[in-house]
Amino acid sequence: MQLKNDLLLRAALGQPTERTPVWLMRQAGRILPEYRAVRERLSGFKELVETPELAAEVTIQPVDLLDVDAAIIFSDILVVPEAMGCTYEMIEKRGPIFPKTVKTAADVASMRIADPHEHLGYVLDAIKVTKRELNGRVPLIGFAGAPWTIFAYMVEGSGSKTFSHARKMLYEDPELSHTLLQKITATTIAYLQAQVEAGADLIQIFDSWAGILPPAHYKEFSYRYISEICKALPNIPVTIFAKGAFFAMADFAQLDCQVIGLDWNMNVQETRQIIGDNKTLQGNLDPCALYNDFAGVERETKKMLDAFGGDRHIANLGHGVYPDTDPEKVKCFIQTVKEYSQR
Ligand SMILES: Cc1c2[nH]c(c1CCC(=O)O)Cc1[nH]c(c(CCC(=O)O)c1C)Cc1[nH]c(c(CCC(=O)O)c1C)Cc1[nH]c(c(C)c1CCC(=O)O)C2
Repeated sequence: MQLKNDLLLRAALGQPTERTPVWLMRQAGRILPEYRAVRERLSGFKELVETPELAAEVTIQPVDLLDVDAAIIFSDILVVPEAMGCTYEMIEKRGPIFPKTVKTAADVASMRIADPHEHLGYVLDAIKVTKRELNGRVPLIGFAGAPWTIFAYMVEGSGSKTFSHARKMLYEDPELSHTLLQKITATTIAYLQAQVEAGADLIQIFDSWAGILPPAHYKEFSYRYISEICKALPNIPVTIFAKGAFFAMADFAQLDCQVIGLDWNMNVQETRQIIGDNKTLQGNLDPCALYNDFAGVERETKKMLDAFGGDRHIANLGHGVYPDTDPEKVKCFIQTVKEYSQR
């Protein structure tokens, strides 16, 4: 199926574009009243994630309502640990909890390398339904968590400011840590390849907890597995978004990937220098900039666009949009990118 709007893919591959493409991390979600209406009819978050027709509906909402240049499949990075045998619960207003965590060698041994068709078929079905319903309007982004971020949740058992249990395991038992990371990596590679077969047009890897590791640990326990994943996806554009990993950018320049995501702490010019001209950069407006009045949103968005300078840029926030953001401000951000970046 020929895409009617392929700006995202051309920008990812470094081909010329008429303007800068724009989408938002977490665009499908609580900022939209239409999302909350679907969600309220259901038993919870998981029912939405696990019902392909509903997941497709909320995936497409931001395309209809916000006019973004890409859809991202509505799911969660935590479906991967669940497929491996570590189930999660999503607690309203608190976040994810894992009733059973991974602590011992026996726990690690009990985790399976999941077959995506057997254990994550609902995501693959959601991708197929979404592709059919999008009918080529915009590309569909597939995603997964980076192995380190998934490891952090499996060992910690919930979100955390420090993930100190997970980080402790890297010091106490590096070998066992690698065994678990290898299983997560194998599952993730098969899962992402299956997403591509199901119709995903670009893949994004979220390393949300990159920034809490010391650089040497990051290289040993996160970067090498991200690098393996990139090598396993040779025929599709890949974006690596590693929050807080400014110290790893020289390594990221060497990855077999097309796009690097920047959070709002990162200096755009410095990062461009380190990454070089062979990759596209994505980001990086502070999500809090959308709490400005409309004139402020426009001003901050233009400043951000000026910093990237147009070429090889995909406009986005520096992390997911905050749930209490006014959707009209999100639209203002999107329209400003579209008008101001016209070439
Ligand atoms: C760390 C992480 C998670 N999930 C994800 C990450 C990586 C990105 C990041 O760093 O933010 C990824 C994710 N989660 C969700 C998406 C949907 C697609 C999109 O970007 O629009 C994506 C890409 C839906 C979701 N995932 C979650 C929601 C909110 C739950 C709800 O709607 O009831 C949504 C829309 C829940 C979730 N899921 C997770 C947490 C910590 C939470 C609770 C915090 C929160 O509520 O925002 C884990």
